[in-house]
Amino acid sequence: MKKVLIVEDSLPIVALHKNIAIKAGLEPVIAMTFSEVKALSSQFDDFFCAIIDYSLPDAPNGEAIDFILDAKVPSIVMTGMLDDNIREHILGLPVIDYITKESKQAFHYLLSLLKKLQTNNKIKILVVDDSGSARAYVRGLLLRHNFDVLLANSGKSALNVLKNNPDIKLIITDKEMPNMNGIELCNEIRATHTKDDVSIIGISANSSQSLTAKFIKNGANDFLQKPFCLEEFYCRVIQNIEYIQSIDTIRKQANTDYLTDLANRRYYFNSAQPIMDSLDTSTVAMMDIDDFKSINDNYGHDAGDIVLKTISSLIKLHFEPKYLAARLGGEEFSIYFHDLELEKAVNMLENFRQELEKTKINVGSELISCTVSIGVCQDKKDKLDSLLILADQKLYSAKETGKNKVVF
Ligand SMILES: Nc1nc2c(ncn2[C@@H]2O[C@H](COP(=O)(O)OP(=O)(O)OP(=O)(O)O)[C@@H](O)[C@H]2O)c(=O)[nH]1
Repeated sequence: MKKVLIVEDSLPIVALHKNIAIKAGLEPVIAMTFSEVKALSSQFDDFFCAIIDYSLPDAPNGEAIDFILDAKVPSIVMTGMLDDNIREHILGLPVIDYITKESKQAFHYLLSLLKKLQTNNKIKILVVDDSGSARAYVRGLLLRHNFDVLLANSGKSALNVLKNNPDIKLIITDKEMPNMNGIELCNEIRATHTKDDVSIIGISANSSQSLTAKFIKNGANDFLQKPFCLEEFYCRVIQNIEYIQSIDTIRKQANTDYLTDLANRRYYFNSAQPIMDSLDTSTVAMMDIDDFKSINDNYGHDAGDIVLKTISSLIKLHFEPKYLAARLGGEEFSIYFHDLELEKAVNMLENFRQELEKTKINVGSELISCTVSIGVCQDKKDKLDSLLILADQKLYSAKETGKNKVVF
């Protein structure tokens, strides 16, 4: 478990912070005075981050912050004071964030920040600017929040980086750049990526009021005027990332079967049909669990669910990510093999069938085994529906002739 250093002199707030740290999956270590902070300095390398109260009895003017930042521990500053000068001073330091203990909301924000700091390294952000120092500055700000930062010094290079990193979630682009400016870059990006795929924040030192609208009309999600306030920068970055993540979650929920995490029928049809349209022949398999009703009847519905999940995990292991597998509904699955000869698909399915037959599934009260029947066919049909009907006929024949077999 990663450790978080909590520097706070108020007992009720220490309790609150401890709770928040644990909720965020971190191990809290407490220092209630500057002396205690100093005593912990030999352990500073072990801390993932620190939450520091601005004012302590033996360090009333933020001395603990400077001490901890000097040791390069990423730090979040919490304060009860709303003094603008202090705020400006702290924001000038390389802190992760500055939170005023004004309301309950501040503690919700802290929890969310601690959680994000542990996962932001999986989020790619591309910074586009022709000025090396401007790129380095924005990169430094994003690294404080642990983001995975990519850089591009021109619009053309940005498009290349995006092509090689389709999982980029946010692009922060300067407006004034030679050859392709930030607005032109937005247009180029939007030709291939929607506002729901990747978020764009435009930045410019130009104070023209129409620039915000221009950026947004050309596909940007947001705009920042240089020089920007750090708090606003982080708020906008976080908000834009959260937007893309919400869309990703909604998409995943709409495309995935809740119980098994396999693709659902809708995603299967939407994804396989366009591939099928581009191919002369396709191979498809229909799979159905044998005597599944008796598993439910003998061991209960929960046991049936465990069997469905186990079979789905095995399907993923054998066929994904190369081929498309889905739970079409109930105890029925399908696999779409693009570009694979019938014989090879049958071999893969036969291997799967044999492994499942040998697998012991723990359904709580005991270990059980189960089998599947599979129908597979290769044809030149235009519609996936028609191909599935043919595979279903083979499946029917597998059921009629004893089950636990692949028929093609
Ligand atoms: N536990 C569980 N059972 C489900 C789910 N969806 C469908 N079923 C059950 O799947 C069973 C399907 O039964 P049948 O259509 O009679 O098929 P079968 O018993 O597998 O018989 P054969 O196909 O002939 O081998 C029914 O008992 C359904 O209630 C589910 O999500 N969870």
